[in-house]
Amino acid sequence: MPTAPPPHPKHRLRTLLGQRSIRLALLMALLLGTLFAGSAVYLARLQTIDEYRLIANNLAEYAALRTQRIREYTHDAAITLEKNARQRPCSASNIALMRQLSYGNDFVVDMGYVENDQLLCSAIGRFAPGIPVGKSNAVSATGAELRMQVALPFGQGQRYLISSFAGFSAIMKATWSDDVQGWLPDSQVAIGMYHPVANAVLFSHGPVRTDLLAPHDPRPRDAGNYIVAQFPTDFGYSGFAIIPIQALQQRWRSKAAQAIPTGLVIGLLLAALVAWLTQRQTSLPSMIRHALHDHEFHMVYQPVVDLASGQWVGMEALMRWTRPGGNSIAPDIFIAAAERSGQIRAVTQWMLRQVARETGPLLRAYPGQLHLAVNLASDDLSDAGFVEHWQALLDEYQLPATQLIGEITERVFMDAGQTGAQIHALRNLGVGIAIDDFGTGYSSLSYLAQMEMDYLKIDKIFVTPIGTGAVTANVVPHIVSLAQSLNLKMVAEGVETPEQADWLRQHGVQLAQGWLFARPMPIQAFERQWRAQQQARQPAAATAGAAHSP
Ligand SMILES: Nc1nc2c(ncn2[C@@H]2O[C@H](COP(=O)(O)O[C@H]3[C@@H](O)[C@H](n4cnc5c(=O)[nH]c(N)nc54)O[C@@H]3COP(=O)(O)O)[C@@H](O)[C@H]2O)c(=O)[nH]1
Repeated sequence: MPTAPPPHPKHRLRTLLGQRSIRLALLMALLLGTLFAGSAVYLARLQTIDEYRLIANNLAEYAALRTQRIREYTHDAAITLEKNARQRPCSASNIALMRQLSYGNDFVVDMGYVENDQLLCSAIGRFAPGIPVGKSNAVSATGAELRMQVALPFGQGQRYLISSFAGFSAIMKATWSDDVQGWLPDSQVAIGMYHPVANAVLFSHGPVRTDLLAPHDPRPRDAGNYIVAQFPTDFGYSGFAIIPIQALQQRWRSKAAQAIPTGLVIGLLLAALVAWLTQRQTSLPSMIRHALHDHEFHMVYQPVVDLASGQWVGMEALMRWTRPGGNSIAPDIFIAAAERSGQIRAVTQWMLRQVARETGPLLRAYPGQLHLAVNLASDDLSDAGFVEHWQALLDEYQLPATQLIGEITERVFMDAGQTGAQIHALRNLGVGIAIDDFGTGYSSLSYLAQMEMDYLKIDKIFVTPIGTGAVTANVVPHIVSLAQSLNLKMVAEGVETPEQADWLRQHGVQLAQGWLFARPMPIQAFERQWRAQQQARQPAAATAGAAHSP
């Protein structure tokens, strides 16, 4: 009979599931957290490099545009000087114009006139002899000459770029001044203008690695520990920017520092999700669903003994669940879980079919001598199709309904209207009804009187104290007299000692089950012992009745 569920197995199972989920969640949190934090650092680095590739590209473009502007200015200035010269390039008026053209300009430091590789005059005045400026490094298609890295006496160690058109020249510092600095994300970044034919740098700012520059490669690229971008112009030079990866480290580290906590939080959330899903997967309702599908349940049968004769007269079908690993889950736990999760109907349906298949031959062979009791839950009886299903099963397995007993618990009384009708219908089929775990639930005498019943099962908690002097032992006589007054047959449960059996017999209890007589066993064992008993009692009849071989 359903006694109060023993706490230990349930507790053990919950603890087992709980610990497993917690361990799994912690492991997942650690793994996912590390994975996300690692990915966050890695992504922060990639993102920073990508960002800096774009910055490099923009800087290279800026260098090209700036040079374009210089080029246009110096070309126009040279034309102006040429027009004004009237065969006298170093005339006073031209020198004055040179002064005017170089004054206030942020990149041209001086204007002058070059002939035979000598600077003959500039905004400063005439030079006699002229200042040598060296051979031109490159000549453009339009005839513009370029002299790079030129040292001039008034330059105080500076190097200059001289761009000349028809000798009229713009003199510029080869290093870009500090105004560029404001544009750069780091002091390690180099920016400038590259002349691919001369393989030389025209202007630059920052530490330039000329070996990293290629003649024409407009794509930003990674060259060892540098990001290099070049922006080609239609006049053949290219603006460039070189960013050492080292310069990014500070930035991506701070990005990673922001990303790590986010990564950890996401990792933890994912771990919680995984743990929740795992918990769901390993939850009892989910396990029961799989157990039904994978045939993990089986039935055992506990003999019901006639106390007067000591003979077996019936059996109670009890369900067992052995998990694939060999662990068992106690019926108190999985039946309660199936009831809570609304799976009890499916469990009962499985149980009824299994029981009909296993016990059908024996019941048919011993009509009127052997009964079978099955446990029903309150949900089963509130299922409108339950009695029809039962009838169909009886027909399919040709089971005599009169040999069957449905054990219902006191909880069924909670919905007396619906269940009363079902109980009535079952009794009409010939099925006997027993009230199980009597005295442990919500029994009310008025319900008991209303319900159509045949048996009352005295729960183990009232049987155990018999003969011990415990106060609860005094309850049994009352249950017995109640059952007698309602004309119910009694089955005592959990009989473990001969003293209990004697007391029950002497007080008019007709039937009993318990370890004193036999523990629940598989149908084959039950049938073997049953036949042996029959043989001992009526050898001839038993031979005739041995219709079912295990
Ligand atoms: N709805 C369904 N409920 C079922 C089904 N199968 C079992 N159950 C219910 O689970 C509860 C526990 O059952 P179980 O662990 O099988 O325990 C039964 C007996 O094995 C046990 N028993 C019998 N004799 C003794 C004894 O001498 N000592 C002792 N300590 N235990 C004994 O008692 C339980 C009897 O069950 P019941 O008669 O049903 O009360 C229990 O509530 C079952 O009802 C199922 O298929 N469907």
